[in-house]
Amino acid sequence: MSKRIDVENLNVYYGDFLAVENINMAIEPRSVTAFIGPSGCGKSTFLRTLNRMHEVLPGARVEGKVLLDGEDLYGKGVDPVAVRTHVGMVFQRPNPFPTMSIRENVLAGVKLNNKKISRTDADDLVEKSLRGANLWNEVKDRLDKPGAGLSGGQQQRLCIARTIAVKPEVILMDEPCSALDPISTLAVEDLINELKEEFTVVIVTHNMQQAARVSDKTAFFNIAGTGKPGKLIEYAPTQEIFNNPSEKATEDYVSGRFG
Ligand SMILES: Nc1ncnc2c1ncn2[C@@H]1O[C@H](COP(=O)(O)OP(=O)(O)OP(=O)(O)O)[C@@H](O)[C@H]1O
Repeated sequence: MSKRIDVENLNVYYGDFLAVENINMAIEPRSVTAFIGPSGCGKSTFLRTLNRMHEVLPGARVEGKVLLDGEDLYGKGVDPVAVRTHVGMVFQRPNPFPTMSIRENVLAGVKLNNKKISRTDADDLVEKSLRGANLWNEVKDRLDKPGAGLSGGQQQRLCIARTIAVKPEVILMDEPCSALDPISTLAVEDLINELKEEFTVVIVTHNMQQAARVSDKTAFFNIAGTGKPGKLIEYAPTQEIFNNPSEKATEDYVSGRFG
């Protein structure tokens, strides 16, 4: 089930360094939102606050709220591990467990959460997750072979299957195609389009065409200079950001004049 995200007055720190300042943003369920902006403006940092991955670094902390269907992920007594089952994450480099089989890779997250599951239910879940990740037909005859034996694009879709298997409501993707060739990139982009029927998807990308192809809304972030915090400059429907942005900095960035 897809959920909405409301970010309120969020500041994100590494120790004393304010990396991202005062973000307010509403992300609709069943949509794809792209984060774009020059290097160092805090896209990945902000993304990682949406499933409490930021705070795993010593000294890293946030101020403000991130509400998932109205419930604050940073509220008192909220378990960050539980948060990460609701808000899954796919990383830049495909990172399947290399010695595990394809099947075991899909089930890895479910097992980490200590969920007991029968063989039949596991088989169903493996098939459903791999179908959901557009990978089933390519791997159905070699489920017991190692995940490391797949191509980069297949590995990334395997990681997406692993994320889907724990039935999250939100999927965060940090430059999920940056290590992939153009054909695999298209396969993952097609998949992102399908994922939004069931999940809220947020993707960080350096590739403007990709943001334009896959997202419904785009958030442009910027920094005033080194050591300054990243800020959200403009957040609007993707068409508007690319064709008719309100801010000059957005226009300069999307037209390739800086960044
Ligand atoms: N582990 C860390 N410790 C301290 N500062 C960090 C850490 N990670 C990132 N930063 C700083 O936080 C700021 C934002 O970095 P972040 O990686 O979120 O930007 P980004 O927009 O995702 O960049 P890129 O597009 O290059 O990936 C930068 O100034 C960066 O140097």
